[in-house]
Amino acid sequence: MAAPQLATFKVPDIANEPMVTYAPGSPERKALVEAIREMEQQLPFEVPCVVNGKPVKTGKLAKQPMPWDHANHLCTYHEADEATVAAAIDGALAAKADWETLPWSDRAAIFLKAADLVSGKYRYKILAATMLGQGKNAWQAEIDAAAELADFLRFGVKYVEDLYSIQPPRNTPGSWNRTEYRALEGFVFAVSPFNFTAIGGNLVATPAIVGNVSVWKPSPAATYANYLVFKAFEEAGVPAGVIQFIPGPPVEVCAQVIAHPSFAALHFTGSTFVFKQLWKNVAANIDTYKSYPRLVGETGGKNFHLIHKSAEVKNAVMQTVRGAFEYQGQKCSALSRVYIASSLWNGGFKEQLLTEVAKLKVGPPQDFTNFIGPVIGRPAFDKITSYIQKAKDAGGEILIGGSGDDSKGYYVQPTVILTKDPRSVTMVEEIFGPVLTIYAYEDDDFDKTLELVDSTSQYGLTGAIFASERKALVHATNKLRNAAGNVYYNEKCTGAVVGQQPFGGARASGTNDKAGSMAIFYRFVSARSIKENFVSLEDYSYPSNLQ
Ligand SMILES: NC(=O)c1ccc[n+]([C@@H]2O[C@H](COP(=O)([O-])OP(=O)(O)OC[C@H]3O[C@@H](n4cnc5c(N)ncnc54)[C@H](O)[C@@H]3O)[C@@H](O)[C@H]2O)c1
Ligand SMILES: N[C@@H](CCC=O)C(=O)O
Repeated sequence: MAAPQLATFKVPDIANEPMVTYAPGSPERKALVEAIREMEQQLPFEVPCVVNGKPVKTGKLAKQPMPWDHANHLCTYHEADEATVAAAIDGALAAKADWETLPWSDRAAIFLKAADLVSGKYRYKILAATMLGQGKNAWQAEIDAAAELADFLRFGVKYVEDLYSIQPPRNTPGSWNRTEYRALEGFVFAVSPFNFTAIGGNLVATPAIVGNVSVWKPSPAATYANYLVFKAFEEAGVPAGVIQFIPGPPVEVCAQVIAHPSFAALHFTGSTFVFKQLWKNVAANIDTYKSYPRLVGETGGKNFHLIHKSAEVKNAVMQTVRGAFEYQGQKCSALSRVYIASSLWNGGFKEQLLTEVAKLKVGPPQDFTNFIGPVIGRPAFDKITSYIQKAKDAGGEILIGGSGDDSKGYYVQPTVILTKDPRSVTMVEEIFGPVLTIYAYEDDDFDKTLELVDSTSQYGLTGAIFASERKALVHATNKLRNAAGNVYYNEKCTGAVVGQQPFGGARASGTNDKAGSMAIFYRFVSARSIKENFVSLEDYSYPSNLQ
């Protein structure tokens, strides 16, 4: 029998996790350096699958190499085999009834505690794993693995409190209407990307906060950091079986999980290609399922800066450098195409941009002075350098960068390409690396350029408009209504903050369910309307039936 609920509890006030700076001499820098040193001494780690709270060592081993030192690996992990995947699903379904009937305040408390663990006890360890394993520098690791993850959890709890309080506005006399936000019938399948440790945590926490159970397949390239997040969730009190951790061969694991009759939702973040593939798998299995599965996916982008002739040059330059090159351009939101008024391009923007890009220091993440680290792995390195070649072949002018060095780590120099063809390949396709293509338009062609921005790529994730003329901002905003799910004015197109800019794009960029907002929780509940009658019926007939 569920515990009695003897009050309407309110969750504590929520604020964004304060971000520390890691400036030289700061205590946080010292703590992080120490955590990295310890991790380097102890690696490689061994990561099991975790099913029903128990480690499962399948003996089928895979490695997570370190992108800045690819001869060595951060961890060896046990890949889930068919029996492990089946046990994970069965165990999750068995854990469901207790989890969804746990009083809401207890579920909330578990995730508030998880937030404190990831931003406290586990902070530097998870940051160190994100730096060594995914090649982020200290600041990029901080805004992801500490701040965004804690924010997802705390704001998630607050949004669900608000969601649960949304009740039917009317009751006819003698009755009471209620809405209950049931967890989905079945289990949720979370498939997470390499580039944000926080996203892995959020893909399982969001459904769990509203009472779902999930099976989590992390990215092979983020296994260790995501395992630490999983451990923090366990320590916070997420019961065994509620989140099953099953790294494994992506195609096989996904095919098996998606074919299960109790598959109730996919919570995916990654490339557009893979999301579409999984969607097709779901469609092929549609007759198998008990319910129509919810498909929630945030995917690729081809994000833009549109710089109007009235923009302030220095700000646009600095925002462009950050937007394009932070985390080596490996954010879904990363800037990769710039449309700039010729008068600004020739009037200082070009020189300032190239001067700043030339200063960007490239190297391993443990050296805090490096702005740019390695790209995630061999396929990424090959893909990015081949795009640079394609741009050259198409007549693009490499203004700076253009080379790579994969001898020890996978380094690509920050690259700026000038194109005369606004529909050339690097203006169109997602590259996911430190490569920026510029198209300078005639100042008077602003309208034509808006049309180009809108129609050049299949994506609709992020974009920024730089202008000091309000009329230009308003006009561009209207014309580009569907070109980006997150739009910024005079600010780079990356860096959305939970609780401030709910995140997600449409078109080929995803289902736009807005991670970090109340909206996403609707996708993981199936509401039940309850009407209770207080007044007994004396006669079935209506006045209209009377003679
Ligand atoms: N829109 C967003 O919020 C957002 C956020 C982060 C990343 N992304 C996108 O993610 C991509 C980068 O991440 P990634 O390289 O990890 O993406 P990815 O698509 O290669 O991998 C994502 C997940 O899918 C799995 N996977 C890969 N191939 C698969 C297959 N054939 N079948 C089944 N599963 C498969 C991976 O193991 C991983 O867990 C970029 O396209 C980026 O734009 C989007
Ligand atoms: N939400 C992050 C991007 C996440 C995708 O990789 C941003 O806004 O920069």
